[in-house]
Amino acid sequence: MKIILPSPAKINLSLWVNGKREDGYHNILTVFHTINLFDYISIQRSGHLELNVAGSTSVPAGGDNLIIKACDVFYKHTGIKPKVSITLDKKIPVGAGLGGGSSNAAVVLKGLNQLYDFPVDDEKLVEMASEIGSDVAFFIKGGLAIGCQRGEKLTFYGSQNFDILLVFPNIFCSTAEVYKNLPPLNRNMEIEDAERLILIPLMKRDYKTLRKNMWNDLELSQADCVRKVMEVKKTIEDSVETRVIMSGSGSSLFAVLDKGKKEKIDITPLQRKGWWVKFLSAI
Ligand SMILES: C[C@](O)(CO)[C@H](O)COP(=O)(O)OP(=O)(O)OC[C@H]1O[C@@H](n2ccc(N)nc2=O)[C@H](O)[C@@H]1O
Ligand SMILES: Nc1ncnc2c1ncn2[C@@H]1O[C@H](COP(=O)(O)OP(=O)(O)OP(=O)(O)O)[C@@H](O)[C@H]1O
Repeated sequence: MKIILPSPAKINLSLWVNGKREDGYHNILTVFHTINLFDYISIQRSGHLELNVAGSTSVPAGGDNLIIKACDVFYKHTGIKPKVSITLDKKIPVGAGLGGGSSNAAVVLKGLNQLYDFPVDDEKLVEMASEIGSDVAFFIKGGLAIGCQRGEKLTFYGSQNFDILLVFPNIFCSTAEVYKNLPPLNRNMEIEDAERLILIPLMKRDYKTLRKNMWNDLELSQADCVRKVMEVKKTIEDSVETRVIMSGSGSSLFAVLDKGKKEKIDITPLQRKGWWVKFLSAI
């Protein structure tokens, strides 16, 4: 039996850093939303575990791939050694702040659970996902969610539908590097603040207020890649005359668009720079 699963990307509508933790991670408050940009993952029973990657040369196919890490975590918690052949068709830009690898890991956990007749429930899947990375737990359910602690403690709010302009400027951002080069930050942002600033304007479709309130503390990082992204951000804002912010640890940048706005935006000046430019939607 072969299953083919879509693996969506995400954007961070906001991200505040509340402070550094003893374990070297940062306590953050972030608002996630999945978008209609997908990798495709096929999984079928086989004599042994193998992974083939198509569509990208910058994604490892061995033990460093988050898909293999997901298989290891599945075995650790269920005692079932996955004997599957997995093919990853990579479409999501890598190192782009879009959670591609995290999404793949979550989707493979769900796919293995389905192939092996559901040995664990969703709650256990979220726990297993949190062991793989800070963004992975979000992708077990997706849609609109607020994440706190490392980003793995989640509150889900269904999903909203809005248009975005997404630009990937072909800059690789290492998440660890971006966090390592942050200035000291000690905010006290709570879930209620994210609901007031982001979720309520979003649900009311008050995108003007939403754009005003959106924020990403990782734009303050002095990592080289972020300084380059900030130059790109200025170029995009001048070109499309609307607020743009970096997604996650970058390098992607996006704008939330009013309905009907995308028909009025000429993206050719941005495409001429060799950047990956797409009109997409939240899902
Ligand atoms: C930037 C975001 O993508 C926003 O959604 C996440 O915070 C990062 O999630 P992720 O890519 O799954 O990150 P992980 O693979 O868990 O961690 C990579 C590295 O980023 C840093 N890291 C990550 C998450 C976090 N809350 N604090 C951190 O300091 C740590 O140095 C960690 O070793
Ligand atoms: N299945 C995978 N897909 C993409 N990247 C992977 C995968 N497995 C491991 N990686 C590695 O993870 C790193 C970046 O992954 P990813 O594309 O998720 O970054 P990102 O979009 O910035 O994610 P995030 O928003 O969580 O920081 C790269 O170094 C990449 O080689």
